[in-house]
Amino acid sequence: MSLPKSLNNLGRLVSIRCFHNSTISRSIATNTAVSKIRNIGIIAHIDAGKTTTTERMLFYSGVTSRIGNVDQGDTITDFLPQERERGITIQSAAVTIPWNGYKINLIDTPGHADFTFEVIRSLKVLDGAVTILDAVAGVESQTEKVWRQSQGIPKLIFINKMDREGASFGKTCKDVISKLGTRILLCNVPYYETVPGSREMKFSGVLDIVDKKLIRWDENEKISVEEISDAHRETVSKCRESLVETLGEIDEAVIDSFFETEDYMEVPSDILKTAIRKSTLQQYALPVFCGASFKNIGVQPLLEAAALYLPSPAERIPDVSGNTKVELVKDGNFVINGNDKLTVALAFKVITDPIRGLMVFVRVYSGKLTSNSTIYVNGSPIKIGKLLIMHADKPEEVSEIRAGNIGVIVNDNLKTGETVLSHTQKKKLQSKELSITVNPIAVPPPVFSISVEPKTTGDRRGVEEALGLLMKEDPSLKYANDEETGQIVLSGMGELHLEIAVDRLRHLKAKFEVGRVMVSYKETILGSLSAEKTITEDSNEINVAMSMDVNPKEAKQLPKGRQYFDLGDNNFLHVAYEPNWWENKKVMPYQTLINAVTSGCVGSVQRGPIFQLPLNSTLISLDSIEIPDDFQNASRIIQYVRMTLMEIIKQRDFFSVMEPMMNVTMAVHHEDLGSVIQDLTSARKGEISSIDEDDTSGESAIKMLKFKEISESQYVPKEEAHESSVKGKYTGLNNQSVVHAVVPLKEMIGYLPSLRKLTKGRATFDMEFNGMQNITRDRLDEVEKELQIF
Ligand SMILES: Nc1nc2c(ncn2[C@@H]2O[C@H](COP(=O)(O)OP(=O)(O)OP(=O)(O)O)[C@@H](O)[C@H]2O)c(=O)[nH]1
Repeated sequence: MSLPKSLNNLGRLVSIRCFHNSTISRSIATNTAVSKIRNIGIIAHIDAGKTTTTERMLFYSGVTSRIGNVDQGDTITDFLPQERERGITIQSAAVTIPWNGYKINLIDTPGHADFTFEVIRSLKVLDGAVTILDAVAGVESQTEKVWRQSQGIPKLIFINKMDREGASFGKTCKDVISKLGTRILLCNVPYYETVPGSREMKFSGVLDIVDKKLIRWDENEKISVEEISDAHRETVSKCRESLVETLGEIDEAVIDSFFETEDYMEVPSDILKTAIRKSTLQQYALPVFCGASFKNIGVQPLLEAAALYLPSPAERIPDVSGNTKVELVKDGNFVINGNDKLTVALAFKVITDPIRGLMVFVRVYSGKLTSNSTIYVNGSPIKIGKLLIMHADKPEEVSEIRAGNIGVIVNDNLKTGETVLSHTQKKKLQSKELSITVNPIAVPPPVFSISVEPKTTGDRRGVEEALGLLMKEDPSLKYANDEETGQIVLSGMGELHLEIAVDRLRHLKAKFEVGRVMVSYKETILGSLSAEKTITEDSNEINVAMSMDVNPKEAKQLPKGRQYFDLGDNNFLHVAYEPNWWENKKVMPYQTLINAVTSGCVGSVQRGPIFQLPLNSTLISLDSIEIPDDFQNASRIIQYVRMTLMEIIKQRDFFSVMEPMMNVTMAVHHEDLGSVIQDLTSARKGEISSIDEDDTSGESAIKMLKFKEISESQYVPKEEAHESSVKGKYTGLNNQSVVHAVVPLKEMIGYLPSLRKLTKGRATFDMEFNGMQNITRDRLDEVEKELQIF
């Protein structure tokens, strides 16, 4: 049988993986044209099967010679001991997969909400993504969140776990249309066959709609490609009809080709493929595939689709800030401000390697990074040595990393989120060039804290060094030193995030005791206070006047027409002087003054007056400062600013305690709705924002969707064969209501087991930071008790 070109690739694969050949990956790492590079991510809800799918991709592309298993803790991408113990992804792993002349740089991101920042920073460097769904659970809350975060990134959809009892391809497709609000393009649909000697149906392959073939996998994962039988012809034809109708909206070639024969089965697959690619890049409608990664079914067509349909680096414009002009020149190289000698890259991830030290993952947007050269970070030159390309956890040394590629710089001085600049001919960069930055990755505020106490005074240094290292890897972790108590407070995004951080600190051989995990309370000002201080020192008289006010919730709501300096934790500084005015005063340079005042303020906002917690949401003003003309001592200014602010902060009665509030989204079975709402509103002091209705048939759910008309026009095949076994099992669009509420984070600690108990494991929930809110006076005692235990 002669196979269509793409399916020949599938056949070819079986032999590629048999002779695991490192030269395949080696040559592909350095020589691939940009049009054949794919920087893509895998995103999904926790446990949808991202790691399992990645392991199969590595195996079928010949990178690995055996399949790693999440449940046995021997996967390639989850290589941290903490990941293998728990069977979850914590760090995004970046691996390079060669596929039929393409180089797929793939990032497997964590699904757990505590590691959202890992997802956000990976999204920054991705050109496309594969969204993996569990065919039993449908679109889950975390998927909706990541979908929102990845807006603008072209995606494919892979409906995984089709082998599970209760799996429903059709219902999951409807869930995609309704919850993710997108049109879909069914590229393959499930194929079932009867288990010999029983009436049971087994998922064993896919009907390839575009190439009109049946792809089957036998028990030994051998692929066979067969003609479509008469029994499946109608399904394929109907799916093709829907494809042609949808694609015809954006590509006339599809319609023209259809009118030649007026037969949907006769539209050539090449024309469909070109239109599917166009549609994916424009995010008009997204291709859908299905499989069961654990059973090794459906992964090769998915890889093929990632190569065919997702964008190359040349098709995504880099997010560079300032007055920059970004132009695409040949070979996918973007030229910034007309300067074709400039290399611009983003450090998006840092990991500690016990042998190599800090490995900094970078995405290069323009020019090329060269080993043993000078790079510029934050305006300062840094000498770098080796450059690497990672094949899962195995590095390959390379002499350069060109535009469009992801690679690794081995260097201890870089942090996640920093822009890396260099001259392609190793020359010095000018100040204008040094001001170019790739827009930074916004770090969400940490909402949980834990106290970390070095075992002995001698252990303190080791603990701080280990913390410093963790912080370079993960900027969503923060730590603060309490000078008075000697305690170190480590803050992160969730209980699991901190648990893993503490575990990692221990692996770094730090010796310490930890306290209980608690939410990160803050203190804030309730009104407006001011203070003026005159200090006489060595016959110098210095007068500082400052005020503190409540800060509007967001920086953009701050009064306009003034310059503000961000002090962190939603605290801002306003200085009453303009640079021009200050220049006339013949005193210390304006920038020196600003740096000193900012440092003084940053130090002061670390301790509020009630429980010595960091301040949040304050607006500090330097109203006036009088210093003698020849006064140049900036460190004294820092001290005077702190003394003045101390006068304000000690007025305890004008301050209050704040706690983090969360936006909670829950999918709850109708039967459990009453008890869940009761628990949320009374025991957990939450406020319900809205309750959206879903329905078992999927029809009423779709009615309430903004994509109603789309879902009605999209054909989804009926799963007759599977219907009997799915009854009552599919949990996606199944008798569910979606509850949105705002709840104090404190009340959500350990919520999952209690929700499971309340709903017999039927409900799922997800939460996101909403903001800080003042707690009522009557709860101060409660918080005080909590802080004492902490
Ligand atoms: N039945 C079945 N189970 C699967 C399939 N794919 C994955 N699993 C199982 O689902 C569980 C979760 O799989 P993972 O690959 O760790 O999922 P993940 O999305 O990477 O999870 P996180 O990284 O923790 O977010 C494991 O027990 C897998 O064995 C599948 O196709 N069918």
